[in-house]
Amino acid sequence: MTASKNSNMDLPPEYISAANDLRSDTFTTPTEAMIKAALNASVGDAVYGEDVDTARLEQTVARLAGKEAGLFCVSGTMSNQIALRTHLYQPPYSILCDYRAHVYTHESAGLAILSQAMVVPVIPSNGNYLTLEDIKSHYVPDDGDIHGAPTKVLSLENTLHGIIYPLEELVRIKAWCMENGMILHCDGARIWNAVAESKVPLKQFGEIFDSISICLSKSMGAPIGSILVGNAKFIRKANHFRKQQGGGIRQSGMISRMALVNVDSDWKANILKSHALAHDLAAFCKVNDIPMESPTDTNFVFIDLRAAKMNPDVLVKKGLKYNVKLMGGRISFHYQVSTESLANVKQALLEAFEYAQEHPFDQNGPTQVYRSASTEIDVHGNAIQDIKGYKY
Ligand SMILES: Cc1ncc(COP(=O)(O)O)c(C=O)c1O
Ligand SMILES: C[C@H](O)[C@H](N)C(=O)O
Repeated sequence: MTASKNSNMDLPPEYISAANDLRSDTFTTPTEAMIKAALNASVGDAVYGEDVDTARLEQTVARLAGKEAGLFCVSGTMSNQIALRTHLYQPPYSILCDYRAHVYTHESAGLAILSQAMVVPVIPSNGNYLTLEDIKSHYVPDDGDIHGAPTKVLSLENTLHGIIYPLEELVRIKAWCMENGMILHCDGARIWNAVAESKVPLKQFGEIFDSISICLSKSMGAPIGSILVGNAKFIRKANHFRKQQGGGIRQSGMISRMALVNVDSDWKANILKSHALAHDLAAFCKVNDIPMESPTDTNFVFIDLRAAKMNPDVLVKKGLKYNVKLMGGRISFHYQVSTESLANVKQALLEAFEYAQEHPFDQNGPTQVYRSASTEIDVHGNAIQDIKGYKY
């Protein structure tokens, strides 16, 4: 009996399939093709740059983005944080981003701790994405005023909340950055989605941004990681910060080979399938007057829980009733979600919305777009929080 079979452990239930997991596109599971590919992966030590498949993955993604070099990071968080740290030199300085940006809201204060940076979080005046006017009216100029922390980097997200950043706006922002010596970073956790839907080549976004963090573990379906792309000098220094942060990966050939399976495939078709499901759900919401927070450009439907007076825990429990996993108002689609799950989430959403009509819920705390599974369903998949008087 191996230790792992020891019965007195508190192990999570086996995770079988992401077909009904609409909590996030991070739940995609490795395919059989990926696992088979891993069996034939190179086995060099990537810290010394000696692993063929890791180098192949880095150079493949860098080339797609039109950048000189790429760096395989274990996560999008690491990729973003070492990118921003690499762009920054002499504090005091600040990074300007959307107030919803993952680098600001969901990377455990990395900007404050690793980069010692002030953040200038900005609410987009159009409600969807920052315009050049939003940026110009909030950035901190480096004009010698010793009260401020001059803004050195703009960190934009594409997509953010599933919204595609309009290329023409990025072009305007880029021109202003060039005139004002400002660096542009892109959190491209879902840039594959933006490329597939907008048909703007990744290389064109690469011409706008000095660096892009490109996630492999979301809509691209890889089990692990992100590729940070940029010029060779920047990537060399980012590699230094990656090592410092404990991100040096030894024999990463296996996970690189797994990622290459989808990167080398018709990934756009896969991604557009997931977008079609999201667009279908958005149309369903419109027909049933279920309010949404933002346009459904790509793979996310954001239910406006406040406007709907919907208790997120009721929505999660309705999801369990109809065998779909949810974690709040963001409903995520990825290429492994089944059409049956689309039908089921419509049922769950409709019942939660009807329940809210009779039992309006006032969200008096912050709206948590993402909530870790532990806050609503336990390791055995049962909803933790009972809601007074709530019956299935
Ligand atoms: C927009 C965005 N950026 C970055 C990340 C960080 O990626 P990871 O979870 O791999 O650290 C995420 C989360 O998946 C994300 O949603
Ligand atoms: C928020 C969480 O870190 C992950 N980025 C997600 O989108 O689910």
